[in-house]
Amino acid sequence: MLAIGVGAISKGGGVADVAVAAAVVAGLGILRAALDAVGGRLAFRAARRELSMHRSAATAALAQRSPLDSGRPASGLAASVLGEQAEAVVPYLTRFRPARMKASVVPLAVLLCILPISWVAALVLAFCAPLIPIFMALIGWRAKAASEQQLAETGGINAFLLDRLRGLATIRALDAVDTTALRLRADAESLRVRTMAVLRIAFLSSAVLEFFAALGVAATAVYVGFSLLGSIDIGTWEGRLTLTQGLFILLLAPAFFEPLRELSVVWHDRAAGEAALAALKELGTSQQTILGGSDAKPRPFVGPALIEIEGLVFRHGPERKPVIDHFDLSVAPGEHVALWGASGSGKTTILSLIAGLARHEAGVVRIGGMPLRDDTVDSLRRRMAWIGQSPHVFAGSVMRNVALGRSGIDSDAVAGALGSVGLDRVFTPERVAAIGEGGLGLSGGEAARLALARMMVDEQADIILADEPTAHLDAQTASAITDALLALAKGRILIVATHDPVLAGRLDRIVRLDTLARRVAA
Ligand SMILES: Nc1ncnc2c1ncn2[C@@H]1O[C@H](COP(=O)(O)OP(=O)(O)OP(=O)(O)O)[C@@H](O)[C@H]1O
Repeated sequence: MLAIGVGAISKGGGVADVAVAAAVVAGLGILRAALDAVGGRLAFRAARRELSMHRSAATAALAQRSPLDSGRPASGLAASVLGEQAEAVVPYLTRFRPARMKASVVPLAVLLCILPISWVAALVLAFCAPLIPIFMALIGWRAKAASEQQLAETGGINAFLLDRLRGLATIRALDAVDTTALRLRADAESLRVRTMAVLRIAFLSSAVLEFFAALGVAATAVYVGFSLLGSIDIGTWEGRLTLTQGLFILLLAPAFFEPLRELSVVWHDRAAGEAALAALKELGTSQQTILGGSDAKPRPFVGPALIEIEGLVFRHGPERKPVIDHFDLSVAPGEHVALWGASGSGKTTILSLIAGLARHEAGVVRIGGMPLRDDTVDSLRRRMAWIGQSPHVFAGSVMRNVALGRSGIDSDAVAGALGSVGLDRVFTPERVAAIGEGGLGLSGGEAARLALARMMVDEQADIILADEPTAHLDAQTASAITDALLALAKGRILIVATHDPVLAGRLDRIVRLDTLARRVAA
């Protein structure tokens, strides 16, 4: 419309001719701005929705990874990928994807508008355009690799930092503060180098695009200029180029390169976004997953708790020797059993397999007559309670630490459980909110009692799996924990992995794990 307006002026047209063209240009400009604003908002909302979907899928997949999977990502790395790096997906979806679509449609449309007027102008633009994506793709490969290295470096430094912060007391005690600080400085320097590499590539891709875009517009302008001056009269389908046609081509030439320029501005979003999506996917990629999590409807578990294990085989990887090799065990309802064996004989592994925290290779685990499978494990797990070797104590109130968000557990139940394990003297009303991160402020024995209180409030559980509940405790505290555990386990199945002869001696039966054949000896 601008070209038509200017053409009309050059032919001595009146104000009315120019006014119509100006009004249409203004109207289209306003419409474009409004559509851009609405489109941007919609794209942002859709991108946030998609990011939430990716995050929850990655979190769910991460939760499905077995605790026996030694390839589980460090907590700091997982937190960094899920929290910080995943945000790179939003610019990728809101800026790069629309820009890529624009870059594949708009130049073609511009070319189709110019072609009927001048085939030479169309040819010049069509020649310059492919050079841009070719060079951008070449640079893009480097950008993606650099971006992935930067993400890995960020995740690594986060994991290192979190790990060392957790172990600060140990680092201080071993006088390793300087070494740790040096390593952190080296990591930070390496991250700086990788970030600069990504930025360098981003600047390079912009420079390449600007160069070819300027070349294309300049070549078109030279052709149009000489045509209008009458020095060139080829390139049109008929006659010579008019002022309106020449102006039309000149105004459209930058619009031809505009989407490609936009694409180059957001080019590094692609590298960061794709690297973040790959990192999210990687979080949940594991060979060792826990049972369950399938879409199958959980089958209710109604039978009496009776555990039968036949021919159980488990190994940590296809190339590794079995840790558990044809293991058999039968535990009657209400029976208390100690799993006894040398360190590394597979006690924790057996407890994990009973709880479905890893997939066994062969054999069967039946609980109440129901085989442990993906579709049964959820309801079977509801009847189990677990005390790990080092129960995690969360920073926060005792109430929340004991209830753990489970429904139907009120403060009376928590107070009752604390009383039963002898913690009511520790958690007086004045000390109630004093638990720090990782159980800071609690002794080892108090943390073990807290773990017992967590089980005690779960009345559904009639199978208790305990992994060395008295480890690292003095004889007196161990004896108190044993008393509390046995009182809690009355009438329920209790399977304890232990090295503690006093605890094992107080149970109904000791199952010895033969480290050579991994068979039950007694
Ligand atoms: N994630 C893992 N990846 C590879 N091997 C593992 C993994 N976890 C344990 N193992 C190996 O499996 C074997 C059994 O380990 P498990 O923890 O079950 O033994 P345990 O009898 O409970 O030992 P402890 O009494 O010292 O706790 C050990 O040889 C151990 O090295």
